[in-house]
Amino acid sequence: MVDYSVHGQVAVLEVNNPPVNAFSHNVRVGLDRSIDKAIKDTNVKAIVICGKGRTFPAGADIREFDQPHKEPSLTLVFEKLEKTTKPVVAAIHGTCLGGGLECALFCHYRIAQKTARVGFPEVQIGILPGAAGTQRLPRLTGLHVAMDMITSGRHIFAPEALKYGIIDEMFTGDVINAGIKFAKSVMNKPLEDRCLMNKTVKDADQADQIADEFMSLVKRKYKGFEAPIDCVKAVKASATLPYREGLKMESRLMQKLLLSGQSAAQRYAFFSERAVSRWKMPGGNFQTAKPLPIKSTAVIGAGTMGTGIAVCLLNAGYQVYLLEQNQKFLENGVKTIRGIIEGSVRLGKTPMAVAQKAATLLKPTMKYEDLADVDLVIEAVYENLSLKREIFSKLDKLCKPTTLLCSNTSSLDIDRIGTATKRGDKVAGMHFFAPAYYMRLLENIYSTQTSPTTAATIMDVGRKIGKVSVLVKSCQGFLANRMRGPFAVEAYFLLEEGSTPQEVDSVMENLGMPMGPFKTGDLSGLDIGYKIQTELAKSKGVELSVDSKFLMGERISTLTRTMYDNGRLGRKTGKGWYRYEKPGGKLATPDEEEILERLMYSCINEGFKILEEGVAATPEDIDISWIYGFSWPKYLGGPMYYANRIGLDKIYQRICYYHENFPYSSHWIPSRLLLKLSENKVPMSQWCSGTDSKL
Ligand SMILES: CC/C=C\CC(=O)SCCNC(=O)CCNC(=O)[C@H](O)C(C)(C)COP(=O)(O)OP(=O)(O)OC[C@H]1O[C@@H](n2cnc3c(N)ncnc32)[C@H](O)[C@@H]1OP(=O)(O)O
Repeated sequence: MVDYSVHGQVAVLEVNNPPVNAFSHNVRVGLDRSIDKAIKDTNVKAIVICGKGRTFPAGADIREFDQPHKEPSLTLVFEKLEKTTKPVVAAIHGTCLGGGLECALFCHYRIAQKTARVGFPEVQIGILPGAAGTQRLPRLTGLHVAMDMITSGRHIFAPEALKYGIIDEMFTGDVINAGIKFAKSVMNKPLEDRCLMNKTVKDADQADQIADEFMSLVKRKYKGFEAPIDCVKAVKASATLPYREGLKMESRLMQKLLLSGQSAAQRYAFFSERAVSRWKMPGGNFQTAKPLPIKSTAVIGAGTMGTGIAVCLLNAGYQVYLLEQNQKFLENGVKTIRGIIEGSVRLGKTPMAVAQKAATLLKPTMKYEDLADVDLVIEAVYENLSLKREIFSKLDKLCKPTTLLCSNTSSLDIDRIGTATKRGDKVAGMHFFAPAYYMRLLENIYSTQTSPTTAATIMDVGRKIGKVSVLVKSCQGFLANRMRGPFAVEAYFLLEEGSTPQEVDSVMENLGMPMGPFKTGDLSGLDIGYKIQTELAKSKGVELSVDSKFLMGERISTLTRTMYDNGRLGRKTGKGWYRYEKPGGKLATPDEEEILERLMYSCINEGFKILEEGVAATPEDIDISWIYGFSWPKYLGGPMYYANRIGLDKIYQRICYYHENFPYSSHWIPSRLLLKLSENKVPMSQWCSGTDSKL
């Protein structure tokens, strides 16, 4: 588990526990013995610790967290390193994470290959760096950097680690040779100053301020998660408590987190994320089927999904033909793609070099013929089976025989798309989630015809574009939307039964989802739900109307149809279940303006008709009736007075707008009196009581 060798006066302790050299119990025992051996050996003057194979130890063995603890603990082993009078060098390559980085922080020196990454990802499995990481990192980097690294769990590359002082030097070439060379250069230097436990935290005087800043950040960014909060507390303790007291605090918080249900759930998610890559389907699996090489790709449709998918492919270095039928749509699509990539560069998420390369890889086109030689096509037009079949049939005829043809459908039967071609084995679904450039999930779907090679290829593409890919069999809604179906439908039923979108969303958001079903619907576009429902009904030979309450004996809600008919498609139109600051905006607010207008302007219109017909003689009659009959607030003077304050012009225009949109509600037929008053800009003084109306 730890290979021990001596090179001249340097002992090399090479952790050998593939695949990631995790500190399992056997490794801890092996390392403990090897350290003792090196300390006892009088010929040994320096020690190098490194990892065999692909990486420096990537942390504690997460699988052991569910088992009873077995001594020695990591801290116990690591403390021997710091105490020895022989310099200890951590020679890092690959990923030096969690317990691995803690091990390095107990060493007197750290050197790393330029491509190596270091980090404390514990927060992502619901714990904290519990082998002194929260106390030692701040002593090297200061609180700010340590808080950032520990609460985010992000990995940093060696050059950044060098900047923060986490490593002392970068090296190229062989790890053991570099370690030995460095160890020889520090062999006789004093070690007192190299022991982190002797150091103080440089920005300790700002501990309160930095901790407050991170506490509010993590509460906002990782709402509902316990570990980031405890990470902030533990790191702060490095500055406010003596080293040993800080360790006790770290240990208490670690125990609490380990016992929490959150950590167990997050560890389950960690292994599940890896388990889904071990896919299987009739006729093959991840071991038997080999992916085809993919270089050139095409995306059909430059809408929200198509552009998002194109961004994923471009960022991963694939050539992308973006096809649209219409020049304006194509130009808009290219603009959107550039905007997304530029935004990501500004946020530091995409390196400039990647963005520059992406620009050269994008090939906008309106000609299907340009797709003849691509290796993979992803069609992302709207959800319409006939349209998709038409496109696939066309692609089948003009693409080279090896091209894989995939549909970014969220619900349509892949078999029925595949039968539009003569290459059903090369047809599959690749269902991206909106926004495609951001959401991690890729649902890959095989039909009865899809070959394991095609499945292997799209799973491989998914991995290369940074998605977590699952492979599922084609069925109505596949996995995600099939399960999401009852969730969404029940949300609509709740609305029909009296809940508001905000109420439903906040229940789910309080549970921990970043967005409730209605905000998510607005984000995806409400036309999608409507089209899926219509297509589904059609496939069953049923034509739905707004009045439909049942489909094949099942209760349904046609609320999305109502939203669609009213142009409330979600964020993209600036209004859906919520209102947004602009089309494409993100700030969801209940559409108070429309609520107010529809309730008040409709009855103000009725008020003018009442005046017009002489039912009431004056606007005061109406206003007083409201004040004393309906408790209308006196400070607003009554609805007719209120209308005058807003301006009869505006009221009239909005009433016309609603009349156009709701032609079947006669209360929106504009009052003739209102039209005359607004056209002639008659002040209220001339149409209220005691005046002789000239109209
Ligand atoms: C007192 C407590 C002190 C310290 C606490 C800790 O150290 S907690 C652990 C901190 N470390 C991590 O969280 C690292 C987790 N691992 C990763 O992020 C990645 O695995 C890594 C190292 C970046 C490598 O990624 P890569 O994509 O190359 O491989 P993959 O993720 O598929 O992993 C390969 C298999 O190794 C298993 N594995 C990875 N890390 C651990 C681990 N720390 N413990 C146990 N097993 C680990 C992983 O599950 C894969 O196996 P599989 O059978 O496919 O599930």
